[in-house]
Amino acid sequence: MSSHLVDECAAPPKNCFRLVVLGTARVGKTAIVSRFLFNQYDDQYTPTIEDFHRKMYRIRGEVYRLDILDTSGVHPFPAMRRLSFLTGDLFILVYSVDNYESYMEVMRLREQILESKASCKTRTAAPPMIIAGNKADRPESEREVLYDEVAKWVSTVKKCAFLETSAKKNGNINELFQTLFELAKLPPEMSPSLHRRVSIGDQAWEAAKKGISFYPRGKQDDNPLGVVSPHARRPSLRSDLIEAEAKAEQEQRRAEKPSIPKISSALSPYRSQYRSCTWMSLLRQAFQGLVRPAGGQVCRLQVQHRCYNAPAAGHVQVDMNSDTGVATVRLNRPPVNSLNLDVLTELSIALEKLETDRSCRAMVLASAVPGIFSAGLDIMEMYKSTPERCVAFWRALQDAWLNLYGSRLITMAAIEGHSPAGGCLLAMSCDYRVMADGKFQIGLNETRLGIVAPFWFTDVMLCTIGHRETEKALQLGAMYSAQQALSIGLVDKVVPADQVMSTVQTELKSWLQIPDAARVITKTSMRKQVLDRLSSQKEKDAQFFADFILRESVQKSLGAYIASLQKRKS
Ligand SMILES: CC/C=C\CCC/C=C/C(=O)SCCNC(=O)CCNC(=O)[C@H](O)C(C)(C)COP(=O)(O)OP(=O)(O)OC[C@H]1O[C@@H](n2cnc3c(N)ncnc32)[C@H](O)[C@@H]1OP(=O)(O)O
Repeated sequence: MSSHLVDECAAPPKNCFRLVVLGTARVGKTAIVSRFLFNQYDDQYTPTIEDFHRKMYRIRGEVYRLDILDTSGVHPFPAMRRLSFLTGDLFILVYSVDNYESYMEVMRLREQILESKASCKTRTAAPPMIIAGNKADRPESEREVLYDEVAKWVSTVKKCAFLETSAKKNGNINELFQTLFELAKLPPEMSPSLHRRVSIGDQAWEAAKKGISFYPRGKQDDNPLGVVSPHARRPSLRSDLIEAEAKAEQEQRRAEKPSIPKISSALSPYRSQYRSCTWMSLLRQAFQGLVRPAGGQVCRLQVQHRCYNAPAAGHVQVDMNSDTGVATVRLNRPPVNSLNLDVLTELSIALEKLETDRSCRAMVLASAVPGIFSAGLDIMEMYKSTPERCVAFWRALQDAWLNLYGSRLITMAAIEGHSPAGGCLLAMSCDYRVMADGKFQIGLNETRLGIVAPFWFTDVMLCTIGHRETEKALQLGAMYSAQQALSIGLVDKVVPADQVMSTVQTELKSWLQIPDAARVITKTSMRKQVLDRLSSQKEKDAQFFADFILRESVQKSLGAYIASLQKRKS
């Protein structure tokens, strides 16, 4: 029987839910999911990158769908993690009772989920969550997290419950899900003990799939049923869009806010640029091939080796040449490739995917928009925004930059157009820069906008052109022609515009001759200090950005700068 048929038994959008399981590595997230789905426990530890499961239910005549995202406990994939926050309807946050740090991470995760949800103006309510203190079977002498401490904390937070569990001994696993489903107002029968587990060939399930009647003729079987899809894969982008749209419409109706613009136009990034709906385009990115089915019940993340091209609406196009091991990443957000939350998230994901692709050795960062590399950060993300949105935006920038600057790949910037501010940062963060000769300019011009280049922008420039030039460049907000940039070492080569790409390819040949391991160790040791400086204070930096950018005086400067851009145009 073809396994995809399980999906033909479609659940209406209102009955589709995504459960996200989060927590640090080795706390037992996968073990909990495995107990829930298959009542199995595997003593072997295999780190998870991201697993996707689907369980379908037939309960009181209705079909329900539960998608489960079992996330990575380590954080080399921050964009994927943030997307899991945004797309989750309900959450299990897991810590291990013998590891206090893992409990601290649970508290941080809860905050981050709430902040992510708050940054999406269409979804502000706290999602249902349950905290699982796993490995409760461990001897008391190994315990680092006291039950009472967690219970006390959880009693102060909204829509949150807490249980200690043991995936190994099957302790409280059923109760964990039951409590969560109760909190989320989902049918209690979704809990393992309250439905009959069936397989796809089951007669009752087959009947349901055909849509005629769930009950085999002549037999009254009203037991709730649950079936795990053996080859579950993330839904297509299109079906997710449709589903999320339907769900949001429903939420909106429930909230009875008729003054809000029609949700269908507001939600679709294909049809509207409505700002409050960025979460929808983040959702879209979440399904651009992040996870591919790998057979069996578990879908380990696999990386496509040939082409990562995003759909037409994607802001970041990736072409992977498997023969050469060189990927070309093109920014594609006309008119000027300004970097908003969506672009930065897409860029992060693209970089994360390439990073994990063993066949990829080098990456060329370029633009799909003629005459522009990138106009830097989208000024509209910084103007008249909210603190939550500012923090989310800044985190996305931090992640994209950490991925690029810290990449193991050979990275080359093909600068075929203007490259101010954030555009210059991206270019400087590559290992080598080739710029088109002519009218185009590059530089960190922040002071001209009445803003200050953050310390990590400054660090990168210092590493590129040295202290004296950086001091001048930053104070003046200097924009350099290609030739000037070459003379101060801001770019490595200047060629006619139509030769930028071929020059990059030629240069790459010599870089590719160097053994990767030696080159990567060298690169990492050179960049570590700068990377660590931001990594160690990401949250503080994000908060500082939000506070600074929303100051009245800074907003006034930004407003004047936007007006000057418009005036210059007219
Ligand atoms: C504690 C730390 C605090 C703060 C740190 C913040 C760090 C900030 C980093 C940044 O990156 S800030 C962004 C700086 N970028 C700029 O100053 C670039 C401004 N743009 C230009 O100079 C030009 O647009 C150009 C890039 C040279 C391209 O010129 P061109 O003539 O080709 O296009 P035009 O000017 O007509 O622009 C088309 C269109 O795009 C809008 N635009 C341009 N840049 C941006 C931008 N960065 N963000 C948002 N929108 C931008 C421009 O207004 C036009 O819009 P319109 O068609 O609606 O008029």
